Amino acid sequence: MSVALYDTWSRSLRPFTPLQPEHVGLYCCGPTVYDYAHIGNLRTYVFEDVLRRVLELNGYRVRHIVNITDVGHLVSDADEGEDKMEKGSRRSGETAWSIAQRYTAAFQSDWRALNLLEPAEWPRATDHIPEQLEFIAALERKGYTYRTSDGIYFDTMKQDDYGHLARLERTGLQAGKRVAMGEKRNVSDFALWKFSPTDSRRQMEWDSPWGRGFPGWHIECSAMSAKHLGPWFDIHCGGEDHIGVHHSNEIAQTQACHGTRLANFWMHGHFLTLDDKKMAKTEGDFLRLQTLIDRGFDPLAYRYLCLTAHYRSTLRFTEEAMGAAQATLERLRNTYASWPEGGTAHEGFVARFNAEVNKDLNLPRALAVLWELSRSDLSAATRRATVDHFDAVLGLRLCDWQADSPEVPADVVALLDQRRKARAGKDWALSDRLRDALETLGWQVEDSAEGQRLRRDGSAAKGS
Ligand SMILES: Nc1ncnc2c1ncn2[C@@H]1O[C@H](COP(=O)(O)OP(=O)(O)OP(=O)(O)O)[C@@H](O)[C@H]1O
Ligand SMILES: [Zn+2]
Repeated sequence: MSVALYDTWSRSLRPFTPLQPEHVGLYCCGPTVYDYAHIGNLRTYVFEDVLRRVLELNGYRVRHIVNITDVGHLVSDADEGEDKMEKGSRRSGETAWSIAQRYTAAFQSDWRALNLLEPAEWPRATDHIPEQLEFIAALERKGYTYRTSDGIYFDTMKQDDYGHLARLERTGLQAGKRVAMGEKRNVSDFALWKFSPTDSRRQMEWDSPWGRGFPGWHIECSAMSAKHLGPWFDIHCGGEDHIGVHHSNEIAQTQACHGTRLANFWMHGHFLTLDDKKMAKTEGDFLRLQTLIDRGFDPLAYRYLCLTAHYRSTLRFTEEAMGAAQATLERLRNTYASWPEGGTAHEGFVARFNAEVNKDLNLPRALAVLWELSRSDLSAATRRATVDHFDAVLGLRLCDWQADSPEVPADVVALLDQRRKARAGKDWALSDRLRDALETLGWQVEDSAEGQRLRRDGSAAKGS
């Protein structure tokens, strides 16, 4: 089998070959833990999880690193404004340290609810201050830095190909007339170390050879990826918003320090949008995974929704699309659960599925193969064994969906969906009427933290 992946660096689909046989180093920019993650952020992590699963399907052992940004990510990409952590602290009255702890735990809980595979490490920026200081010192020794009254900056004009990842034009990078430059020499220069204000103390600050302060955002990823994967590894991922600034700057630093562009492949997930705008924490009304759960959706239905769009196309979120994903997942679970174990995966379908996922993670096409299999006249046991193979990539936990009852008919699924919507809208009277209707058809419904659980009269409950 061979895998082809779209590389943002070359703007092309390239056959994937690991730098070391059978091993893949994968670094994914993690969350800034000043608030809950929104489902846009989580879309990017689902894409990265699918990438990892596809690599594992091809026999690679993946060392997956996801950092936790708990200091230094400023409100503005131009290195102005506040640190998001300190801002979060003032908003809630909690310390920046306890905010970081709380939102890291919340993020990891979303991670597990979406059945994302556990990374090898979750390195935190605040646990890697010595590595970042050493990195900045090396850049200083090589002549890439300069000092202003508020920090130590990287001089991007020292590199001929600065911004190649984003195809930035050098002319566009010269000191803009309208961009607030402060004392920066070039508009694209960025902070490596920021000094604490002289008149007040920050909650997160450290001594350094240049003065007390805190690291800039980009340096953490260059320093932590080098520590955990080495300065030249296989794949670096993030959302498409990182191409222009964060990843361009990671590359500039690492090229200056180690002479590499960090990763052989650069891959970027496209946005999830709401009302045609990028979902963003700064937009205020973002949706969390918990919001979806409170509205009666299963987190894995959100995962299913992500799989229906290619990672390099925008996914427009709507409640209707989410409802359709939930209904489809329920249909898949119930159909799967009605098939007996003991079969052998069908080679032809396995080969077709693998070919789709190996072609730059074409999950929408891979799902089409799954539904074709489901409707095929292959034996039910064969279909089940084949879907088990698919689910190693899809990550929908289908085999946890134990059935001890026959397939749930479509009208029951439809009633269940209406009842979920009624409950989300707090229409308890309608919810009760729908429960009665289900009972008339011979199905008991119970409400649990994971949603409605369905039971055929006289059998054990199953989730829905
Ligand atoms: N709407 C979105 N759709 C898909 N991925 C996104 C979206 N917004 C951010 N991401 C990605 O989510 C990951 C985590 O981002 P991070 O926590 O740094 O976001 P943030 O900058 O704090 O939040 P925001 O951009 O929402 O204000 C990154 O890979 C980022 O590119
Ligand atoms: Zn990063």
